[in-house]
Amino acid sequence: MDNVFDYEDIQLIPAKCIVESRSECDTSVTLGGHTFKLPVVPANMQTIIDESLAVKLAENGYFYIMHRFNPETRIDFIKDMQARGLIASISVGVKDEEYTFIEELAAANVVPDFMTIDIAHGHSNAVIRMIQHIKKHLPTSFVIAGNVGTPEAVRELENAGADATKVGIGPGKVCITKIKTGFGTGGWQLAALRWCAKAATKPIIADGGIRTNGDIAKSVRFGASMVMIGSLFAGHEESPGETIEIDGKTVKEYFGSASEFQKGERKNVEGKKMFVEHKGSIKDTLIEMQQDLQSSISYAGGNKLDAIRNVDYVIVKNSIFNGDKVY
Ligand SMILES: NC(=O)C1=CN([C@@H]2O[C@H](COP(=O)(O)OP(=O)(O)OC[C@H]3O[C@@H](n4cnc5c(N)ncnc54)[C@H](OP(=O)(O)O)[C@@H]3O)[C@@H](O)[C@H]2O)C=CC1
Ligand SMILES: Nc1nc2c(ncn2[C@@H]2O[C@H](COP(=O)(O)O)[C@@H](O)[C@H]2O)c(=O)[nH]1
Repeated sequence: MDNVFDYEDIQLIPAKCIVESRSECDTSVTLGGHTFKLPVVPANMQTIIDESLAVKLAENGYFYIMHRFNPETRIDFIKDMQARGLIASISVGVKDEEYTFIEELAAANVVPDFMTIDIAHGHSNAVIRMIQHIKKHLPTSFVIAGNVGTPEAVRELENAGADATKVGIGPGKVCITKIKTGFGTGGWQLAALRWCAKAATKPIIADGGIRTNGDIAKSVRFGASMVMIGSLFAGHEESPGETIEIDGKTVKEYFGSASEFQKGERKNVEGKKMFVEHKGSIKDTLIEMQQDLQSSISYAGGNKLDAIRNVDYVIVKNSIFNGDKVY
């Protein structure tokens, strides 16, 4: 692999502006036949999304993926969302009981709009078998499969029937996979995204490592149709993580899906817990993301998201912050 870089190493190069105001720039994206306001989805993790936030996001035109950690609630969740006229988007694993779950959904004619296979090492026969099982029983569900970090994996999952693949092994804020196993795309997630996107014939979701709103535009530039984000969405009023006071400051918990806090035991732990400052309402964060992305589109010289996909860029190793902070 040559040209290895990550988000902080890249600057996109501006092109001549064609809009009079950033508000003219359209950040919407279409995935699985549905159009969403932003190419952004909160991570399907227990401290990031719950049922009530899923409803709020869907009602307001944002994509969401419900996590898979309360498996017994999923059928009612799908029915409830669809009864409200909202998209139903859930996650599944690959263990035996998940095969039965898919068959139960098919038998009851409860068909989620989106199904995400959420596994640490998605380049596996276990995931290929699950894609095929979903496609056999629920052929109209849009299947997102992951996580992967190589073009071979993207091709294999697409060939098995995945409608989109999710790229990112280990770049997450609460991830310790890179430290505990020595493997992953941590530190070069953006280059891995580019590598995978070149092989992809279907949409790619970039997952993990987003630290600033500018990283969303960079993900789109390097091939993402959608960007999955955990830490930037953690700590909001609506976030399910526990709220506590530390040294007079209100903070909320954010823990990894492979942490002992999620698993309830110290076995194959590849995630940790942290506390993030309380950030107010998620609505304000989504609005700011939209404004920043509109600005990115204007710098790209267009008025639609696609304008970002073709801009030039430079690699400026580890230098974009120069010690600066956003606020
Ligand atoms: N994006 C990322 O970088 C990562 C994300 N995660 C998140 O953590 C959660 C738990 O993930 P995961 O452990 O896959 O889910 P599960 O605990 O549900 O494991 C799923 C199945 O895959 C097997 N499995 C897991 N990892 C491997 C591996 N490296 N090689 C072979 N088999 C494996 C498990 O068996 P067994 O446990 O016996 O091995 C189990 O049968 C998910 O939400 C996932 O997204 C976790 C790590 C990295
Ligand atoms: N290695 C691990 N990765 C994890 C774990 N739980 C979630 N994740 C991944 O992180 C992203 C979110 O990344 P962020 O940088 O935006 O915070 C999430 O979507 C998962 O792919 C874990 O326990 N270990």
